[in-house]
Amino acid sequence: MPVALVCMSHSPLLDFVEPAADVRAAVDAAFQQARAFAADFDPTLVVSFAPDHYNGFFYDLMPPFCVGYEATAVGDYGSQAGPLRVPGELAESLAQHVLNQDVDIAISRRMEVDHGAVQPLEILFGDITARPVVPVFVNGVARPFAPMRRVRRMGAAIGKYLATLDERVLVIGSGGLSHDPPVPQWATAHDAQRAMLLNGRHPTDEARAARQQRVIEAARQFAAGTATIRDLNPDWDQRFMDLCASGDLAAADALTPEAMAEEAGNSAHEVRTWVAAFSALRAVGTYTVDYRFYRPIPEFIAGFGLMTAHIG
Ligand SMILES: O=C(O)/C=C/c1cccc(O)c1O
Ligand SMILES: [Fe+2]
Repeated sequence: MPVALVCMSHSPLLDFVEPAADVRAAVDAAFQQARAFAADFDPTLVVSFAPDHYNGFFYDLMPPFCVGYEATAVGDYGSQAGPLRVPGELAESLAQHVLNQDVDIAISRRMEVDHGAVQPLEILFGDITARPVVPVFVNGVARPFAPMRRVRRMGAAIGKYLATLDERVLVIGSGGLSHDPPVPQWATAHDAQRAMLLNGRHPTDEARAARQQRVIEAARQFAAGTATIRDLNPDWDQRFMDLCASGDLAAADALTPEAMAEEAGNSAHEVRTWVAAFSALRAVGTYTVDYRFYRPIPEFIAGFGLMTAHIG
């Protein structure tokens, strides 16, 4: 029944583009805080709300939310590859409970996850198989996006289910905050990009390397001030983290996809994972934020935030 939360930005650029030494030290210290929080809480179960970046979910079938009954990490950007340790029966029960609460959610018996789901697990636990994990995909990259109120309801439905379990559950929200990495958008993609967005599963090593190199190059240019991607928005990020800390998650309903993209970039939609995770925690009880970190880090193309919270 105890439930705690870690929400954190992710960036596949962590090991590829080096920020100033003080920024790196601050990020490492934040990771250490989160690691200690997770170790102290010692979860028996992790529920991971994470987006995907056209590695596991494509436009041939793009659900707003999906529970993985089994899941494998693809190993993009050098992240750990291989199967997650998913408690299949519990994942099935979770999905049924969510549906029973009139919230639609897809399921996958062969989910593939990328750095979005894997990076927090590696940072918190050192290995993606260290703890049993139920992965919950929350679309934060591919339009159309579920309204925030539905993200909230989905998170709350999962939280209500978690409250019935005899487990110590850590909910993770991975992604955001303001950022606009060069992930193609369907509306502006050329033919080859559209083919990838439609069904780009299992690219060749060369294709994956080329895609990643483009993003790494964009990060270097962004840090140098020569990239054309949208700026980070620290004010927007701090306001969003204030909202999460307040417990008034219904305030997130005012965040429309159009305004989010305009103010915080095309990948700010990933904060849906935070809204889901905080809503799950709120459904269990009132919560207190223990730790909060934020830095805008162009080298990582990320408004980089991290929060931990516990019930009470
Ligand atoms: O999938 C990619 O190629 C890039 C993803 C990315 C880049 C920068 C920050 C992030 O949070 C990302 O997910
Ligand atoms: Fe991302």
